[in-house]
Amino acid sequence: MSNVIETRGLTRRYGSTVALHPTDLTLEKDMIHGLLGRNGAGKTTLMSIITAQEWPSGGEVRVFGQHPHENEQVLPKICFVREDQKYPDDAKAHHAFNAASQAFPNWDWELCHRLCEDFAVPKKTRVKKMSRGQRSAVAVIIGIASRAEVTFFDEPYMGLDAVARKVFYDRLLEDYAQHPRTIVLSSHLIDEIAHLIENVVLIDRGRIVLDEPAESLRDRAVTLMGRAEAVNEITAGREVLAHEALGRMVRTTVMGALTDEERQRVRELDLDMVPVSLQELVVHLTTSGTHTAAQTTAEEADR
Ligand SMILES: Nc1ncnc2c1ncn2[C@@H]1O[C@H](COP(=O)(O)OP(=O)(O)OP(=O)(O)O)[C@@H](O)[C@H]1O
Repeated sequence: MSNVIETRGLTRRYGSTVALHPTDLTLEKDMIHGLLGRNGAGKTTLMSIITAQEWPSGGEVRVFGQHPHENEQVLPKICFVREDQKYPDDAKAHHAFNAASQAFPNWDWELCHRLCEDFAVPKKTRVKKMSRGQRSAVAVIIGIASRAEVTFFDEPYMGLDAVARKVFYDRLLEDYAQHPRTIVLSSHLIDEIAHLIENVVLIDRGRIVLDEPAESLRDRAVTLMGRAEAVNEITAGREVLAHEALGRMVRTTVMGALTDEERQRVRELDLDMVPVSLQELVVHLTTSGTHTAAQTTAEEADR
């Protein structure tokens, strides 16, 4: 196992707002990491510092073992794709692709052209005049075709419709399978990207609250469906994440894995059992407490 990104005690303050509390994070090489969290949790801040687009207030970050800021050896290996990407006023898509092809040594023109067809990117329109979805398409094409060793996607696909998002997920996964690299995806559409993510990093109010392989999260909670009395027999005394009644039937999600005996009883009671969805788990882990990072003051951080 080798780590491509490491942060130690990384912090970021904006005036009295603590966007990032001291953060220790290591991200494994050649893996798709999901960076999840509520609005204002600190995702963009963390990604901006790791990709050297912002300076930290304290602590340190290393990418490929080196400080990324103003580092010409490291920066060509990092691609950061974000929704609010700025382009020069008169730039058309091919200008943006040309610039990217010069910035990223692994750039693949053939892949870029194929993706332009897939997303139906209008080549003659200035990027500034494109629809939000078309601009997002330009950004994700750069993210995929750059084949950068470390690629961050900060919700650049939010403007894409459902069909185009599926194209993005499929093409990203296909290309990743052939050219493994480290990818960090940040998204609010958690269930949509759940099948892509191999490792889940959850950030809440500037703190990492979960950093775990997606596979092991399956045992964190379980959803049972069936007759109310039968479901209650298994779920009694457990922490309930979600509960839904549909006539005499219920659908209840509880924390913790079931024992072998409980699984046997689930079969006897003829209940349906499914692993918890990533979205349900994330919602549960990030809804305790209602204050936002903006309300967390620098004084609190010093305590
Ligand atoms: N330039 C800035 N000046 C002041 N405060 C900022 C700045 N950038 C971010 N913040 C604050 O830092 C906190 C974290 O913001 P950040 O953009 O990193 O969150 P996020 O998780 O990416 O949110 P979202 O999902 O809404 O994009 C927020 O409270 C935000 O208001």
